[in-house]
This record gives sequence, C-alpha cells and structure tokens, in this order.
Amino acid sequence: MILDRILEHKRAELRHKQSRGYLSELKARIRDAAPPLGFADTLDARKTAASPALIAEVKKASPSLGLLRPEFEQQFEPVTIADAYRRHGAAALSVLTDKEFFQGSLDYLRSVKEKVGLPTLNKEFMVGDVQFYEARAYGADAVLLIVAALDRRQLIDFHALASELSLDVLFETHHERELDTVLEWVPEARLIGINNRDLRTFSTDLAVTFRLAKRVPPGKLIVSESGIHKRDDVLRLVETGVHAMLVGESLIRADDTGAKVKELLGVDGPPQET
Ligand SMILES: O=P(O)(O)OC[C@@H](O)[C@@H](O)c1c[nH]c2ccccc12
Repeated sequence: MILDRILEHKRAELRHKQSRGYLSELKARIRDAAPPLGFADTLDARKTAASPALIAEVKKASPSLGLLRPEFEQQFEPVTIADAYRRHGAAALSVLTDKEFFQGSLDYLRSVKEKVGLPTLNKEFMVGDVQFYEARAYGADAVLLIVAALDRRQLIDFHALASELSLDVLFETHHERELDTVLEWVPEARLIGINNRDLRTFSTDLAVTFRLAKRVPPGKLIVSESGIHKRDDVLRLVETGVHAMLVGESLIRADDTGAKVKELLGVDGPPQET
C-alpha cells in the first residue's frame, strides 16, 4: 500500500536528519519564533450555517495524479495560491512538505506562513520527533497525525510533543477502528480528521465522513478531508454537522481559484479584496 511505501521512505529520510546540530539549530529558531496561531480555535470560530470552515491546501502533486497542473512543471507559486485562498474566505491553510511523493517543501510552509499569515497545518507524514521541531521552526500552527501510520505509544508521545511545542494536532482517521483508537488513547483530542480517501485505491467517498462523524462525541471538531469537489458536496457535509473541510485538488485544478473557494463556501457577491 502507498502509505507503507511513504512511511518507509520517510524513515530513511529522517535517518539523515538525526544530527544533534540540526536539532539544536531548529530549537534555536523556535526560541526566536512567534507563538503559533490557534488552528483549532480559528476553525471553531469560522464555521457558519452555510459552510464548514475551509482549510485550503497548497498541493503541487500527489502520488495518484502526479502534477495537479501541467504548468506547475515550469512554475509553482505557493504564496500566490495561498493568498488567493485567504482573500476569498479560507479560514486556514494546509501546506504539503513531503518532497518525494507530493513535491512539497518546508520552504513552501515557511513562505506561505510568513506572507499569508493564516493558521497553517503542516501536511506531513510524522514518524519522528525532529519533524515536530521542523514544523514549528518553519511556522506551522498544527500538525497531522495519521492514525493508520502510528502505534499507541507514538500517538500519545507525538501528541504530547506537539502540545509542548504549542502545535495543534489533527488526528486523521479513515476507519471506525482508527477513530475509536484516537478516542480511547487520546481522549483530549480536539480535532478529528476523517479522510474520505482510501489509501489502497485512492478513490474518495464522502460516505466515509457521514458514517464516522456519527461516532464522534460532542465537543470535538470534525474535519472532513479529501474528495470535496462541489457545492453540493459541501451541503451534504453541512447536514452532517462537520466543522471544517480540507480541500486540495478541486481548488488547485480550478481555473479561477477565488471563484471555486466562494462556490464551496456558498458565498456570492464580489470578491473581498483585502
Ligand atoms: O486533494 P483533495 O482530494 O482535496 O485532498 C486534500 C487532502 O485531504 C489530502 O491531500 C490528504 C489528506 N490526508 C493526507 C495525508 C497526507 C497527504 C495528503 C493528504
């Protein structure tokens, strides 16, 4: 399965980053950095009756599709994309930093956070402590923990390390048992991600959100992830009581990014140019 291949590659990558010097350099940068923005708080505040809050993803490529737009071969401008998301109503951003499979970069994370300033999720496959220091040093406000990729000890320890670094954590689930795992092992988890994409087949189905959302106890923020393409999808998420939605492909592939953001959010009228 793709997730296993990614994790294996990620662990190999991390073996090259284990030097003490690198970790102290990150820690020094963190000491000088501004405190993170409240990622979960912002999502909570930005949900409306018309729409879950939008987490818009800066995504250049994916393992299943390759480059999401052919012109990205010549030119990819993460800040321009992220700023269009912000101007048209995104509440938060997600930036992929994995190079090998998603052609992302920590530099994209840093420049997007610096220039756009919305609460930002570091979309990465977390398998080691150093990645949390990297996330924080490069300006992330939140990190992703993929339940299918981690054992009990890692979920608990990584959550503790993230909290120590003032990073919010989005726990990503796809199956009932993964959701139950988070609820049992990290009962204080606030952000529950439900990934509609089946990593075995790459196909997406919003029914995963409809099914799992029912099992999430009150007080949590539910984030529906992947495969959200049109306003009609969003209306079904609204009915399900979802608090936020994480959208990449359909925004990136739209010819008018701003119009697509507004379509998903159910916002009419002239763009808010600020
Ligand atoms: O491009 P989409 O279908 O809108 O999906 C966005 C996001 O949910 C997806 O990129 C994603 C969800 N979980 C992940 C984990 C790692 C990498 C990527 C992801």
